Amino acid sequence: MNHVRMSSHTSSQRYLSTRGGSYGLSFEDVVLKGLASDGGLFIPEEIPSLPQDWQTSWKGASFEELAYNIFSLYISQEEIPAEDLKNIIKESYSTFRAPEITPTITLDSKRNIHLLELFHGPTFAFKDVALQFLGNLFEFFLVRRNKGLEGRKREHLTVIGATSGDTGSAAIYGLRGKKDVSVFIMFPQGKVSPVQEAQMTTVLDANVHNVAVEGTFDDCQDFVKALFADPEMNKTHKLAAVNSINWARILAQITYYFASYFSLIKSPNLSPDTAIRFVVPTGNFGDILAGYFAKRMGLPIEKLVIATNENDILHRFWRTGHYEKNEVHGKEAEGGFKDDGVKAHAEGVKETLSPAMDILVSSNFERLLWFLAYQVYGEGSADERRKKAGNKVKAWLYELRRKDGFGVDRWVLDVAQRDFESERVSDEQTVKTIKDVYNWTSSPTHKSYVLDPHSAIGIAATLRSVERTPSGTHHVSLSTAHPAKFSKAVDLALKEEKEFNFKNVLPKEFVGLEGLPRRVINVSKSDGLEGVRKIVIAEVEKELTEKR
Ligand SMILES: Cc1ncc(COP(=O)(O)O)c(C=O)c1O
Ligand SMILES: N[C@@H](CCOP(=O)(O)O)C(=O)O
Repeated sequence: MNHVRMSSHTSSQRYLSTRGGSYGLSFEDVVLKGLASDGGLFIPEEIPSLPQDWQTSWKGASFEELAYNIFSLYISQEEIPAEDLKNIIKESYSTFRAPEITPTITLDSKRNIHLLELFHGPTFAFKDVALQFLGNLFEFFLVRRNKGLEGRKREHLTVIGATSGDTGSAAIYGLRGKKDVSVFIMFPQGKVSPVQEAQMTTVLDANVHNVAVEGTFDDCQDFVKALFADPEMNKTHKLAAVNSINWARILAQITYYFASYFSLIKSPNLSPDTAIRFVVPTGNFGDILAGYFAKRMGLPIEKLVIATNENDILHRFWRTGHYEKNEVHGKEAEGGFKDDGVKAHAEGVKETLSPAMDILVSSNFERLLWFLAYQVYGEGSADERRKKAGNKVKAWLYELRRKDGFGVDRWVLDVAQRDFESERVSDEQTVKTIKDVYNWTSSPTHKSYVLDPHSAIGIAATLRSVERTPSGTHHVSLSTAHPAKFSKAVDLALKEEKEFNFKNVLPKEFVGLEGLPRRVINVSKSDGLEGVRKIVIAEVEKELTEKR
């Protein structure tokens, strides 16, 4: 570590559930529980502010130092001593291929468009930033809890996750071979890319279990939530989450917004007052929620731009105030304003060229709803307001379950629109953007830039935002995955380009991957949740018996 000053906070941050059922929990509690017992998501009681001198004292910090500074605003030193936290962070980012961990590069200096590359971790997706950290965090807590214990007395974590492709492999790489942890990853059969499927199923460590579910990502996510809500399962197993329902996932992602900011303001034509927008390809709302926390902590982000694919529930919410799984035309929101003609797609999730974002209901949106409610329905003491916010979230989610949607009143939407804008990008526009960027970055001295389809959605949304913002505005678009993971969209966009050969974008780690032996358990529609439950119970028992 270099001379940069690090913050050292000892005050304890407490956590609560978005549905009001749990209060006063510690960081360790919420990381190991994943989901609150009332079905809600954990959030910190307060969003911490940055130290007054952060702009100077954090400037020049490495990624690891920034992570430490940020995490220690949320984790007290009594819970994780400073040296241990620094070691966990160091270990987590030692697996990355880029020295800056998440470099920010300039894609178009005239239009001030930058790309925050988040795919330099072991599985070539942004999830590694959080899941390398979470894997080491689980290990740290378990080693501490199991000290001196043997056999069945040792605490054993049963990690359950749902993936549309990237979380699965990042979680597996973060947890493979770890002691006292079994990991079960459910993915929608046939709906993840071939490389993503190979990345997951070729990991043969005894503690890794891939479960291919006949259904959609939302079905997998529902199974995860149902298992967490199952009292029997909770009696016999200590369940833990790797999806972004786990608070540590969001926390770890805050770092790169700061890293990108500091990387940008190094440039002489940027001042600390330059308007900076972050544009985020969005599905489960985890990545952009980390940006929201960064903004609320005090990072000067002018706006966060949500970029969805054709599964556009979030985009429709920001236009209409309705969070509806299906078509909302003609409806009015609670406050009496009409939708603006945004077209919803037909029922259910749509398969697109950006499969990792094929999500109908975004789990982390619940966390934002809590903060919106807290801001809007703000009377009484902080505790009374927290209770009110929890009740409001519960009521909205009840409507979502009962009627497949709910509307918020005008004030809530106004507050949401203060921090966020949204864009919806079609498959056609995604392909066109990959092609356009490939051509506009081509030069005799540089290789053309190849975007993956999710990152292309971010750039397509960025280009629209550039059109409506003053010319000095800088846009940082998050590049969430390596293009080699999504050959279908990349091929479609670039197969006609003379110089393009897909082999040239293939990292050596992917060569031959698809031919390796695999292990996967299939679950049919008729097996359903009960089938998954049986698999989890049987496989954990087998692991424990074989090991001891
Ligand atoms: C490549 C890629 N881009 C974007 C997203 C969307 O991120 P989030 O779900 O955090 O909104 C995902 C998956 O979640 C992803 O795997
Ligand atoms: N796109 C994700 C879906 C799961 O989202 P998460 O961020 O909540 O884990 C994936 O790749 O699996």
